[in-house]
Amino acid sequence: MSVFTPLTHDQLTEVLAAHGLRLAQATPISEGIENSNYRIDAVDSAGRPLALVLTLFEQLEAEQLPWFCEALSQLAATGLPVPEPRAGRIVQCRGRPTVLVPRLPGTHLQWPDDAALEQIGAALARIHLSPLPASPCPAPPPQAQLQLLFLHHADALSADDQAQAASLMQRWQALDSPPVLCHGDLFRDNVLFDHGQLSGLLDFYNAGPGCPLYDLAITQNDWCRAADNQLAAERDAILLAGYTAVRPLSAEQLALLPLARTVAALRFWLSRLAQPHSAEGTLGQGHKDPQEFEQIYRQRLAALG
Ligand SMILES: Nc1ncnc2c1ncn2[C@@H]1O[C@H](COP(=O)(O)OP(=O)(O)O)[C@@H](O)[C@H]1O
Ligand SMILES: N[C@@H](CCOP(=O)(O)O)C(=O)O
Repeated sequence: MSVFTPLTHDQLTEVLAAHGLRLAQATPISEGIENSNYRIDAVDSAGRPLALVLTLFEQLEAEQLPWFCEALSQLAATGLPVPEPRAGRIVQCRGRPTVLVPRLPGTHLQWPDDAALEQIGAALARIHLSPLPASPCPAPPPQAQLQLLFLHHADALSADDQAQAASLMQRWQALDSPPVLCHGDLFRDNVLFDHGQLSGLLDFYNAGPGCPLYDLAITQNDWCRAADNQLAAERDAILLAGYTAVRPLSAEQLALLPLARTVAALRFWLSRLAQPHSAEGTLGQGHKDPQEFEQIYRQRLAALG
């Protein structure tokens, strides 16, 4: 499970008390590789049970979080099933900021069916149509993350791969598009489905203003794979149909998706190469395989022709 900063029962009790809640039970969550998460059962002052998730942020600082809380509130106001932090309260614990969010129902889909693909396409389009918080994004937004990863970690690639990737990055960065709210990491393990209905869009902490095609490409690379990780054309067509029914794309925009998918794959190859080795005491997943995204990058690159 991924808990990088373990919290004791007393520490969890204190965080819950700061929210006016009593801790009933806490279980470390096994998924995720960025923050520490606990599944929490709590009781409010009226004795009502609450199902929550506690996130302790390993990288983001407390002063960066209000932007993400505002984005989540605005998304929730549009009716999307996002975990809006409780009353925007940020509580420090072990020197790190934490938030409490409602625990949304459902499970992650390993092999989404057509209806799920259509729903995720439509949900992503609705995110892209949601308002951006008025204040500037306090953390690198999705495409700046790609640039920073390339700047600091491209030397982990072979000289040929570096040159190829640099030329793709140049082609991609030359393109311009008005920024929209992007999720930045809409993988299957950040989405919940309950009885066939989309029930949770999670982990907006890589979100920011950016190019919707790049965000769509991140989503396609994970959701529209065949068993060998090649892009599955039928799955892709269904996800795109869901997306464009809500937010139409021009023929010119659609033609840019193969390039977008290649740079999006490069981003996750680099971020997985850049992952710190799990520290002693880390519970759970903690790490994801860079070779998986190396393969996806090479496949998407080959498909570019
Ligand atoms: N609000 C929530 N409701 C239900 N499950 C959640 C919620 N938040 C997180 N989870 C579970 O915890 C896992 C890890 O959360 P995530 O935000 O992806 O961690 P990380 O910040 O490390 O990326 C998710 O894959 C999901 O299974
Ligand atoms: N989705 C990314 C990295 C972040 O993963 P998460 O499970 O912590 O959301 C990847 O697969 O590399």
